[in-house]
Amino acid sequence: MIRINIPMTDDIEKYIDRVAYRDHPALAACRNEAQTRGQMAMMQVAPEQAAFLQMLIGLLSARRVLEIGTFTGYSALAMALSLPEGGKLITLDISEEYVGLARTFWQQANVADRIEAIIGDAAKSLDDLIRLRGEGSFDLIVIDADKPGYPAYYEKALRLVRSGGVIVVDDTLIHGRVVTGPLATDPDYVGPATDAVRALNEMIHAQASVEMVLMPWRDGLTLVRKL
Ligand SMILES: C[S@@+](CC[C@H](N)C(=O)[O-])C[C@H]1O[C@@H](n2cnc3c(N)ncnc32)[C@H](O)[C@@H]1O
Repeated sequence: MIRINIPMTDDIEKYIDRVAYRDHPALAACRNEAQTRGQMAMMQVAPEQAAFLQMLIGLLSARRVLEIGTFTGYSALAMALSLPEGGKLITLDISEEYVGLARTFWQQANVADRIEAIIGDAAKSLDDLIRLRGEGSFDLIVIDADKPGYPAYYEKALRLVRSGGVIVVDDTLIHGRVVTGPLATDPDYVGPATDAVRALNEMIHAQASVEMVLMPWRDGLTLVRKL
């Protein structure tokens, strides 16, 4: 098969940064802070993916958004900026430290009142949400946390999202490891992460109750629409 493969260069990256999305000072500040953490900056979704999440909120007329994996609050901030009046975003993370930092950016952008952060293991927080809020209570759910948890997070998210609502799953290619398997040079956590994401990709692909597409965008972004 003939494919168009554009190798990503610094110049193309700069071009994307100039014309692919519209920035916000608080989003830029949040990205800059993550850069001071070296490799951990990779945990944030890419700026144009954040813009895509913002567009999804508009397309779905989403008012109730759930995120699994806050880190320093970048994707949560982007989505909160796009929520309509009265809209709410709940974000789940296990780290009190990250969420504390995230709050400073949410406050800077005046959206802290639209965001509720729940600290704890996401599997338990999701069970609590199913019990307290009920099934079908979110328009949009973004999964971007520890990869071994993905299959369980997805199953719970599928209960929490409404019919016609969307689940976004980030990092569904694991740098191509879903095909090659972990390399000898990879750290230990890559093996379980790869197994979990592969299992989830197969599960979603086989599921007749959803419409799905895995977009080979950055590290892979899967969109699932509950029918
Ligand atoms: C990839 S980062 C999230 C990035 C964020 N969505 C963004 O774009 O800025 C993953 C987050 O998942 C959190 N995490 C890891 N294990 C978790 C667990 N068991 N429950 C909840 N959060 C967890 C980590 O603390 C980390 O902040």
